[in-house]
Amino acid sequence: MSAYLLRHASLLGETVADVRIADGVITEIGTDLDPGADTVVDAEGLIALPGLVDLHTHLREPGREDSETVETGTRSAAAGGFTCVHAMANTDPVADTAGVVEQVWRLGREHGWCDVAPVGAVTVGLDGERLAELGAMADSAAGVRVFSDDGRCVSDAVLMRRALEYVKAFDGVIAQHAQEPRLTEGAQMNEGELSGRLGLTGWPAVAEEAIIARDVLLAEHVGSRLHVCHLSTRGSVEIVRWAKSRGVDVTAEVTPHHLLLTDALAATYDPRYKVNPPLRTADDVAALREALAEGVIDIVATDHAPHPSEDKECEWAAAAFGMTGLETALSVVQHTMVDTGLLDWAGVAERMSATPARIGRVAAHGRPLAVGEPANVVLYDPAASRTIDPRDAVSRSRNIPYAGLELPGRVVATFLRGRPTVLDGALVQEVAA
Ligand SMILES: NC(=O)N[C@@H](CC(=O)O)C(=O)O
Ligand SMILES: [Zn+2]
Ligand SMILES: [Zn+2]
Repeated sequence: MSAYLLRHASLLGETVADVRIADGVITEIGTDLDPGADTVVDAEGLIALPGLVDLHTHLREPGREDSETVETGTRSAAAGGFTCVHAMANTDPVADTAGVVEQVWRLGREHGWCDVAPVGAVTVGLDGERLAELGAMADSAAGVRVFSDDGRCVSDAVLMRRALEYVKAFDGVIAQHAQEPRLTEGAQMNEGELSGRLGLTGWPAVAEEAIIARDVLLAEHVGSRLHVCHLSTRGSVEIVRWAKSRGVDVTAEVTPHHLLLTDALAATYDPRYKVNPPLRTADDVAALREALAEGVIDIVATDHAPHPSEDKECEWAAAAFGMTGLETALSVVQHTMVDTGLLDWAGVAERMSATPARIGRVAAHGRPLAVGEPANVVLYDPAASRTIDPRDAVSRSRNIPYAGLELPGRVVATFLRGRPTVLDGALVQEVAA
């Protein structure tokens, strides 16, 4: 394996140094290092961050390879600076057995442009009726630690309680898609004045908040670890803040799109803006940004949800929920959090690498940029900018909500255990091992 010298990189946007990468690890950090035979990467003006970790990616394999595969989804992830993604369980078949999670894990090992940590379903077939074989998935080669019925809510309180209790034995976490099903029947967008005007059935904030309130109380009652997926309202922030103040072991994520976009976009009736949970109000967006800066919301997770054009290029009510996000996550976070002064790059590294790695228990990721650590590193140019064109997508799907928007930043290089997956801003073709 070749060795690399990243010259004049700005580590977490703080100190400028040279970083030597060899044999999969960071071997040296210093000034004016001798390149010797190493490949020199000019990192002048670039920020070096630990490889990003996504706790919430839909890779769609097995079953929906027309929208994404482990190979195309992880390629998209590498292009976005990620070195590890958690693959959600709502595949076909559902990842609810040791066999399916091992299949996804193996696909990641064989075709992954980044590490793939499979998420296991909480209930059989995501049907919300019987607990899946959580222990068998944890004990499998995939070593599952995150369990989620994402796409659906574990709405039965008894099942949720049992799941929370059960995963304690192997240090697991339940990642809840908080959506009270009865309150959201037929829901199409955020419930508010605009949904009434557009004639689309509303998805009220309370449908999310009621489940989060219930779940933090359950997690407290049984002393378990809870993670809240794609938090989207000011009220949800207040509930998580309250739970944390009581010492409940709860973490929460926000997506890039909920940090940037609002429900006003539904007025276009363009299904690119249809997502679950729905885009909310400008006031919610402000609350989410503040909560992420404060640490009430722990992490950014993409909820990358690729869909083929036939499921998106149709009328709003018939379209699938979801948008892609891996390739633009860091740019949207720069735009909404860094350029606004809410967060520095060290804060970004914590929220997009160290903390998601800790929640998902992926030990080789989210490590500090330090000698002896695995060389999972991204080099990012914050001064670059680009106009988003869905035709440039690395993902197999093009349901990106930022078409035509100018976003800052560019991933210049991504290293996965010392091997570049991206160099000079382009994917390294022969990388997938
Ligand atoms: N976010 C979405 O709108 N869609 C996700 C499911 C989910 O994350 O709930 C999907 O699988 O397409
Ligand atoms: Zn979800
Ligand atoms: Zn999701």
